[in-house]
Amino acid sequence: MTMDPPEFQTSAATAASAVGETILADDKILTLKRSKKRTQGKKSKKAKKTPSAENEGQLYGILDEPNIDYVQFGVSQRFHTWYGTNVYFENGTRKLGITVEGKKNRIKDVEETDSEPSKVWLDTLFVCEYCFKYTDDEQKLVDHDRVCSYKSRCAPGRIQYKSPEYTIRKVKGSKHVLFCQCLCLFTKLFLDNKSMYFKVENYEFFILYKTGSNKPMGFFSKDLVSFQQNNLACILIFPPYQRRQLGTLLMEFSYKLSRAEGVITGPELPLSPFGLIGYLHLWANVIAYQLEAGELSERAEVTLDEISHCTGFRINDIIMALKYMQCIDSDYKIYLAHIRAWKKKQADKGKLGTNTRGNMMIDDEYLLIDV
Ligand SMILES: CC(=O)SCCNC(=O)CCNC(=O)[C@H](O)C(C)(C)COP(=O)(O)OP(=O)(O)OC[C@H]1O[C@@H](n2cnc3c(N)ncnc32)[C@H](O)[C@@H]1OP(=O)(O)O
Repeated sequence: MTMDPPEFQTSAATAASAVGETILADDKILTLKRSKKRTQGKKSKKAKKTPSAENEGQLYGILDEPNIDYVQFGVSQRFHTWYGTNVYFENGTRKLGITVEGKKNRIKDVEETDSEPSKVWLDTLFVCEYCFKYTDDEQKLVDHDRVCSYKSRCAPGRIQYKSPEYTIRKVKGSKHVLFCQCLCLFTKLFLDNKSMYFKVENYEFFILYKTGSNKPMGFFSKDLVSFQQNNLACILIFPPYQRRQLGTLLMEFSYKLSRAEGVITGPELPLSPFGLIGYLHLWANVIAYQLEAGELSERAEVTLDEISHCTGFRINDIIMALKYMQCIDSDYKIYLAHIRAWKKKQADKGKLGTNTRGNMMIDDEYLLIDV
């Protein structure tokens, strides 16, 4: 049972523009979930596109609106897609690329003469939750699920973290090309910015599993060579597993990698709104720990450089986090008393903080990083 992804484009350009000074206020964060996803397309349709934005949209397969209505993820989980993408379809058509059966399938009889063709190209995309191969036919997915080698054999890659709860495996894009390509295609359904789906050999992928299971719950990719030395290119926690602190776990792990490499770094920019709020959550908690109970706790005053050295976070990211916590003024003076107040407020809300070693989700004793 084989499947080749659609023809991949050859340019591997990735954009890294500044996030700027945007800080999401707490009340905005709470509305994020409701306002995002399928309304997103309407907004971007109205927005006037520059020619280069058009070209980038084409390069990355971005469409204005979701064109696949649902994903059936494995035999039992079904949910809406968030964003539109043409990367699953043959060039310039609404035909799905090659499926798990290795046959080209016509998905929907599109009346090309329709004055307004349907926005939904495909009602349901059936995706294997172990290897991310896809089809438009439910029975084919059921049949595939019985024989999927990623389900029955050992998961791919080398273990880099193994706690009683979670395992993270490093998978080389150059070695598991099809698995990584299919994973990247799947990501396009939930991330509209320029997530990469070609040239997977330029990346390594860190895949998250529940320990003892072969079922991926999320992942992040990392450039093998990054001029900005980013420690993470793209992150996704699959929708059924979101809001369980798993994004935090992977983000935290990405810093463990860069600390092992001895670099001060951070994720590739720009961040999506979810990426931004996820990172602010991690940065703020780790900084608060270091200033309150960690290496910098004895200090009456601290500089951004010192925080960066101690946490491994970039200075711009630290500034964003401190602004989000409302603990820094326009002259970059840091107010330690405000940090204590922020921490107390978080604890009162029952939010997860760091443990006594300054980690949120990762337990250092289970790290098995090879760099
Ligand atoms: C560099 C880049 O790749 S940027 C692109 C980032 N990726 C995406 O946007 C893809 C789609 N989104 C996702 O996959 C996920 O939302 C991720 C990876 C960003 C976060 O993963 P999750 O496991 O859901 O986040 P996690 O449970 O760790 O949340 C941490 C905190 O972030 C905030 N947060 C996360 N999701 C949400 C949300 N939907 N609404 C409001 N706040 C949120 C909360 O403060 C949360 O802490 P809390 O639950 O204690 O309130």
